[in-house]
Amino acid sequence: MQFVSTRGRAPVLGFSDAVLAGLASDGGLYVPQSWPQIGADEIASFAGKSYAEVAYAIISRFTGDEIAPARLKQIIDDSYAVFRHPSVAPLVELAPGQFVLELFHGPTLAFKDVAMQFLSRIMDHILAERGLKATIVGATSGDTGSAAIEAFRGRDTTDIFILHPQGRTSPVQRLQMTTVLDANVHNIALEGTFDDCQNIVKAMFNNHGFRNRVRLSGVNSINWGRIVAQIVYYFTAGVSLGAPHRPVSFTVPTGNFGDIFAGYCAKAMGLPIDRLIIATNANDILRRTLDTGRYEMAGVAPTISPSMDIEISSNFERLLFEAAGRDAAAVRRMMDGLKQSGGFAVPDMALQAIRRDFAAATTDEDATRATIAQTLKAADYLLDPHTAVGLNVAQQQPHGTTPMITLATAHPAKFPAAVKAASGVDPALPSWLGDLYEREERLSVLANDQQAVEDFITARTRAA
Ligand SMILES: Cc1ncc(COP(=O)(O)O)c(C=O)c1O
Ligand SMILES: N[C@@H](CCOP(=O)(O)O)C(=O)O
Repeated sequence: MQFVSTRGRAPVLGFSDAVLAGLASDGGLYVPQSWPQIGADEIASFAGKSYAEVAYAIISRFTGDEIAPARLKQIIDDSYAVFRHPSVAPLVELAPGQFVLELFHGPTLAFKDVAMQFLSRIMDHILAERGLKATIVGATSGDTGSAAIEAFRGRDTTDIFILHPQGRTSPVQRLQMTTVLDANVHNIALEGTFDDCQNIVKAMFNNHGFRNRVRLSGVNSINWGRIVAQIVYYFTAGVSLGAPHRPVSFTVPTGNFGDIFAGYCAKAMGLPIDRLIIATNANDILRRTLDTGRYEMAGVAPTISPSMDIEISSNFERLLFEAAGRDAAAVRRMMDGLKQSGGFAVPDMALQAIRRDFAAATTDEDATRATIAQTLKAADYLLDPHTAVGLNVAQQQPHGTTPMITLATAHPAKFPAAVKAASGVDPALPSWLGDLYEREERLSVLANDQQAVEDFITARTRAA
């Protein structure tokens, strides 16, 4: 399996090199050259298989012969052994035809663990085989960072530098990152927004001298190694509800578009998905784009679902590439427009293709709080604010004939203040995080300045 850049000017790479590259050298994102197909019989055969077995069936389609089957199986088994639910990603029915897919049973209580546990092990394997060390960077609005730090802590092959927007994560999210004191972990609180963090990460990838000197790699969903692992739970959830014989629909709380793009990939590979619904909070650039055909930045507002406070939705570029018929020149034009004027028009043909596969809707702060309160009352189920955005949007949809699955992307205990204000319930952290507030913190505050971040990394990485 080979991977091509959405901007068409970077080398075509195999799986291992695409994972180590993170972002393509032309600034684009890697996507598979073609979509591997999983036939109806094979999808049906997933019923009754463990999560790790299904993960192997899907991920091995992308690794080809680059990773020996026994080694890949071991990496996948180890990745999902750390989850605290035997199904890894269980489905819960809240009302007839309305389900949530719980993706928060990993070590840091958010869906990011599902991919990050795999990514850290596969990267470690590739680097160790090549006798290399790498510098890992990531931008986070709270969840990617904690999952990445937990997954990469203590590894000899990597130093990890995570940029979070100072003061814009929940306290639990911050502490999950800053109380990890392993020598290879470095937390940067940036004076800016998540988009500023992500811009600096991308700019460091585009600074080829720096990139090569520190052997830069990334853990955001711009890295194909993240998306590939997120495709798996669409299949396991779909099969639990009758796929391939019955189509299913998904509503996905969306920010950087990685999670819902994994659903698009599952569909392209053969999973019968009826509707894919983008759920946004007040930062609704994606909903506006689907409505108007213009991607137009308007400024980020802080919300009670902070992990979705994002305006530069990186993986939307992967969708634009697909929807524009894999026309890399068209993608370059759109991305140039975004960089130069903060917006671009989606060409008509691409917009129509996007609207065929996706719908989008927004939930405001009051409706998010009301959804938390009502779901507790009606179903005795406590939602986190991100999942509440998703569920509210799912409930806004016309009643279809297919089951609707909302992705439950985080545990409510990550956002105790917002959950308590909405429901009166103070969600308890699990036992392994019980003393989180007492742990020692380590972080460095840096200005929103690429050079300052590069200097910080250069002084600390072991990969240079
Ligand atoms: C809890 C939670 N929900 C939803 C999202 C949005 O997911 P994505 O960025 O893949 O669209 C995030 C952040 O990515 C998150 O942390
Ligand atoms: N919400 C994310 C933002 C980064 O998303 P990613 O999936 O591209 O890593 C976070 O919690 O950090």
